[in-house]
Amino acid sequence: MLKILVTDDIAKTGVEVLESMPGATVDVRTGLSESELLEAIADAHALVVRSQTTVTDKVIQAARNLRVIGRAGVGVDNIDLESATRHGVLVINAPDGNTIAAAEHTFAMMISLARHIPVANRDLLAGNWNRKRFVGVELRGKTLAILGMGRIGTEVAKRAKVFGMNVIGYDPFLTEERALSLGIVKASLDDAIAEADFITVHTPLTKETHHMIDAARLQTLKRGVRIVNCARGGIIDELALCDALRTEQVAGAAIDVFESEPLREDHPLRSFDNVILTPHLGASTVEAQENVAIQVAEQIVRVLKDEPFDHAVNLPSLSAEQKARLTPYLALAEKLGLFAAQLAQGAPSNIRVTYAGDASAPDGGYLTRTVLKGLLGFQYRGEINYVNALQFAEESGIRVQEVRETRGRVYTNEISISFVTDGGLHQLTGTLYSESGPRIVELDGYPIDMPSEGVLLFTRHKDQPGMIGRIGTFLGDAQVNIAGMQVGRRESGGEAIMLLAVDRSVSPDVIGQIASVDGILMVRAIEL
Ligand SMILES: NC(=O)c1ccc[n+]([C@@H]2O[C@H](COP(=O)([O-])OP(=O)(O)OC[C@H]3O[C@@H](n4cnc5c(N)ncnc54)[C@H](O)[C@@H]3O)[C@@H](O)[C@H]2O)c1
Ligand SMILES: O=C(O)[C@H](O)COP(=O)(O)O
Repeated sequence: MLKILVTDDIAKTGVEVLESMPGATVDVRTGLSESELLEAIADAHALVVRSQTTVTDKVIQAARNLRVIGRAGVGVDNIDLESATRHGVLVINAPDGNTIAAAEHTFAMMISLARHIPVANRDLLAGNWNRKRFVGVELRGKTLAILGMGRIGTEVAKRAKVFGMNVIGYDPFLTEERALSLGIVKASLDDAIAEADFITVHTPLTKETHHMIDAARLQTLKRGVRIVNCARGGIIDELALCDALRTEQVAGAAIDVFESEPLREDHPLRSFDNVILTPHLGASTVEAQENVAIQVAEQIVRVLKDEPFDHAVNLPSLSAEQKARLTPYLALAEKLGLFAAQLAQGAPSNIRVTYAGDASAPDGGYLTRTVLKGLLGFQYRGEINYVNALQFAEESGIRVQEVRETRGRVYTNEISISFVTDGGLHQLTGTLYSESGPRIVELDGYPIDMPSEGVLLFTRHKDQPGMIGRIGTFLGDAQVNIAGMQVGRRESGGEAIMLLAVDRSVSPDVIGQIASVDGILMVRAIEL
């Protein structure tokens, strides 16, 4: 039975999607302490969180069966991605389900700030009628700097244009064309903020964006600027912002996210009339919560069922077209990796994977990850998967090289693996026949043609009379039926190879008997 642990409040509809998975139990336990989380995660196969659960290295290490962490939302800064990747745990998120909610919240904050709505409301409820005290400013004609022009930044820009604002966008990935099509100006960070009346941040929190607006930058801003943060606490230096509010360098701020959440009771940000604070509500709409919960739940189910999934955070993303083209090659790549693992004697130190012809299109490294999953996963008992294969190889000092060639040497598509072990250099090539699927077509330099499935027996031996007969006799005596055979040699009397497809596993005893035949140089049983 698979266990799916949900540790933050997600919409019921998402939980229902998880519950509909046959063979899975769903355990919803919110508000856990660290020790309770460590206990609950120990036997879980999937974990679903929002921003409240902090998924540390310790939590990931405690999770013996964990395959996937799903974030019902965008930001994954509460998840130790490096640790997840190292432990082969896939992290997925729901990147677009709350975009509109967050953009609308940003706008609500900006308008509330411009028109003093929260403080005027408080004042009126206290029994006052102060019309003069709350004169605001219009958005029309003002300059808005948007830092981070991704999904939310873009939706904020569209709304700002409708309000008649001049919008300047800063984002390393913003092109002139896209800026033009949105009717905004693209600028550097310092140019974007220099003339802004309003600034809103919409980047993730990373090493680069941490304190992107710090004390020094706050001093370069136009006096009386208003600042909104509905992205992540820590992008703006909170204490420096408080100083700038005190000196009235900043006329107001609207903050939804904080360096430490929940915001502590005595935090200085709580003391300003011109500061609007909301408790991380950007994504808190009925619609957004349903979207992200359903989206993440559907992907979790797909991951657990070994079906193709979207929105992986710690794997490269592929287009639908790339995925469709890649799918048949994945089977070939994994079989080649498995074959290589059983051919090798000892761990490989140098692996080169060559993609040729139709197999050579860019694939975000998925095929090499798959080869490594087969090769290293076999040798290291399945601890290796797509997520950690490259990292594992790197940490183990295994050099992995990818080569792409426009044409195959013989076939329209070829994947070749060569690797060095203590036992020497090995090389094998596979291809994908449209009618008969993955096939092995070259082994240690000898051309062959064998389906890459079932049980195979591979020998390298001296090319001398009687070898095939003697091997056949051992197999016959052990009741192992031969289904197919390929032989090859370079010159008469030199070295030869034989690859047999057999109907069932060959025992170590029989392998030992074959190995003892005079003239046998190497024998391997390979199960694919
Ligand atoms: N308050 C909330 O409840 C709430 C809701 C949803 C999202 N968010 C947060 O909002 C942020 C944006 O979300 P999104 O969905 O638009 O993400 P996104 O990935 O679509 O956009 C982020 C953009 O930031 C840009 N960026 C990254 N580093 C940058 C840098 N150093 N300088 C400038 N730009 C940089 C990226 O190029 C990208 O275009 C995230 O931090 C997310 O966690 C908060
Ligand atoms: O990154 C996000 O998606 C938002 O910050 C929402 O966080 P939440 O799911 O905790 O509301």
